[in-house]
Amino acid sequence: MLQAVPNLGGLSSTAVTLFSTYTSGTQAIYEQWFTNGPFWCASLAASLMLVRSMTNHVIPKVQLRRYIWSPLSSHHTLVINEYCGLTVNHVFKAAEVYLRSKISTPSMEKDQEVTDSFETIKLKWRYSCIRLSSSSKSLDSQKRQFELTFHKKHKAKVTESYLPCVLAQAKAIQDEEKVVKLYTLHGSNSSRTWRWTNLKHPATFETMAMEPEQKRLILDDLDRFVKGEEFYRKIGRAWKRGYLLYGPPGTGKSSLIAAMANYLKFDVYDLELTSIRDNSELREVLLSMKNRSILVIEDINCSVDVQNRAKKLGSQIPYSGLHQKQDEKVGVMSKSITLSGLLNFIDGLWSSCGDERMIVFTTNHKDKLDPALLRPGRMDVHIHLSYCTPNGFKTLTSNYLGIQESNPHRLCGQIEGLMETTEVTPAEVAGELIKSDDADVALEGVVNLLKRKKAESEIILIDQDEGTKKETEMPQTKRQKTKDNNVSKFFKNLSKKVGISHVGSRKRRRQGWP
Ligand SMILES: Nc1ncnc2c1ncn2[C@@H]1O[C@H](COP(=O)(O)OP(=O)(O)OP(=O)(O)O)[C@@H](O)[C@H]1O
Repeated sequence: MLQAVPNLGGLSSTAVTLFSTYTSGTQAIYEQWFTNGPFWCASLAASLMLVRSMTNHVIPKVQLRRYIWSPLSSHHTLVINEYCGLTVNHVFKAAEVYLRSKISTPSMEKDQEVTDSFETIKLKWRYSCIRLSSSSKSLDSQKRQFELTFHKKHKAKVTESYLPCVLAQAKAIQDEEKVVKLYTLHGSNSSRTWRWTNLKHPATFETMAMEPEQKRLILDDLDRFVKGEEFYRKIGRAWKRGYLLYGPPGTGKSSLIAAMANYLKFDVYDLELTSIRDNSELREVLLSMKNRSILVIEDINCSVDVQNRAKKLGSQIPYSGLHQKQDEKVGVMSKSITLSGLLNFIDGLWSSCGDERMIVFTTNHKDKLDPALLRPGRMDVHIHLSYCTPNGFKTLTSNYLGIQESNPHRLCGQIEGLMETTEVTPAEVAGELIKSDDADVALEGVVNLLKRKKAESEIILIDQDEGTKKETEMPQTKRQKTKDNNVSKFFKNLSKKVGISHVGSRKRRRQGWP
């Protein structure tokens, strides 16, 4: 039995006929529904014409007679056609999905009936498929429709409550069944198109190694956003939300985007800004995106010159708004996408095209971004993804080894203790955990990793004696940032002393450094 759902929007659609209704008995009525709920629009003359047209084309005469001319019938029937003119009728589509969940076959057979109930109301659905031209066998020559019959005293309830519930239920079913897609840009210059593949990233909020409170805040924000159509309309803002994910490499920025997409069932558009010619191409590409989607621009400070202008001016580098810079990551010349072009797309006039859109930027260096990009209203939510915490570790051991918090492994306490004082990314921990199914072996690997990292940081303590005394009094996040700098300063200093160039930690280890 279908239950009433509170706060459902009306049967909004573009201005097209969604369904027609007629009552049994001599007083046949033909009604049409338009945008923003029921809107009775057919004049008597138009009604008669439409009834005649129905008589001729839509409903077989026998059935029509039965519905319309039987004077004793107390029932009312809605006819929901597949098309309203040339447009697909979304009530028909919703009914199709909804009824599929009520039958055992993949779709309804011709003339099949399904009974349903809503509160105390009994309803009967019937699917009919009428061939318009006997000579043609193509699908286009068929007129498909649903007929929904119920007692006429329930007409208001059915149209105002039951059908919105059918729509909501169909949307929930479609969301459940939806496979999230990953779009990337293909083609060159004038023929840029988005091509998609299924996004099979398994990340979910359950598998993310994050503080539970941080997860809860993000989920609450996403829930508020998807339910916020009315709210955004009321406050006169485009229904979109900007997220900035920042933190060191391997802390889960990309995984969080996948988890968000899987949670919302939003498609992901992965935009490589360096492949876009200029601001106008950027606009075109963005306008061709669909609603209910997440636009992702990863490593924003590698893709476009969005570095802090104040800092640049301070360093005597002129900021012209038009930049050609060597892209360090992909080794190509970044074209003339400007900061103002990017800001325009985030909150300029045309950014309000489309609904339910999210924009996610990621960066490893938030401090290098121009403050204009960080201003509230542009990036609404800033999420710091940081090193692995004991809570994050618990999630990872549960994911990889099935170890539950209630029954921890003997090494868990030691690892969590080391994590309090040692910086290790969730990716590094995951890298150890995936090496073996044997919890003893995998967790020994994590212990060794942490000890190695701790040893590295102790070398820094000796080298940066003055600085580290101050660091110990800093909160964790500040300490992490400062330490990143200290690591590189230390290795730069050391390199000078021993005559080697500055290298990354993996390379350092290969060269025999701790
Ligand atoms: N917070 C996390 N929770 C669960 N797994 C994580 C997390 N962070 C990293 N991982 C693991 O490490 C791998 C790499 O992480 P991911 O690519 O999401 O990091 P990133 O921050 O986007 O890195 P980069 O800045 O280099 O792009 C993931 O596939 C996942 O297995």
